[in-house]
Amino acid sequence: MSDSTILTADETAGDLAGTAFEYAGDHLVATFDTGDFLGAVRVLDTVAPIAEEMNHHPDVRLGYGSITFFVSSHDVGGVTARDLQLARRIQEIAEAG
Ligand SMILES: C[C@H](O)[C@H](O)[C@H]1CNC2=NC(N)=NC(=O)C2=N1
Repeated sequence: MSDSTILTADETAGDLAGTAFEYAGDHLVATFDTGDFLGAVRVLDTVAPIAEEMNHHPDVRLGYGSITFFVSSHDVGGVTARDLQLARRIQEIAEAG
């Protein structure tokens, strides 16, 4: 399976099990409670260098007490293995608090 192969909901279910991420067609989405706005910014501040390192970036919505990540492979317009890899890293960071 290449990094540009678009994956179905069934093909991602195992990787997403136990995470906050849900399959939403052409992207993965997850919202994490962060207590307040600065907590959300801190999560993003930790995710950002990982995304840079992977050269694979989420779209993000920052809120007062939450952060939502939208993860998809923009170059192919869907969910690929790259997105599962990034989602796993985001989950680890968000869980670490
Ligand atoms: C030129 C650069 O490598 C590409 O634009 C990268 C940057 N980050 C990316 N992030 C995501 N989510 N999808 C992409 O296709 C992508 N492409």
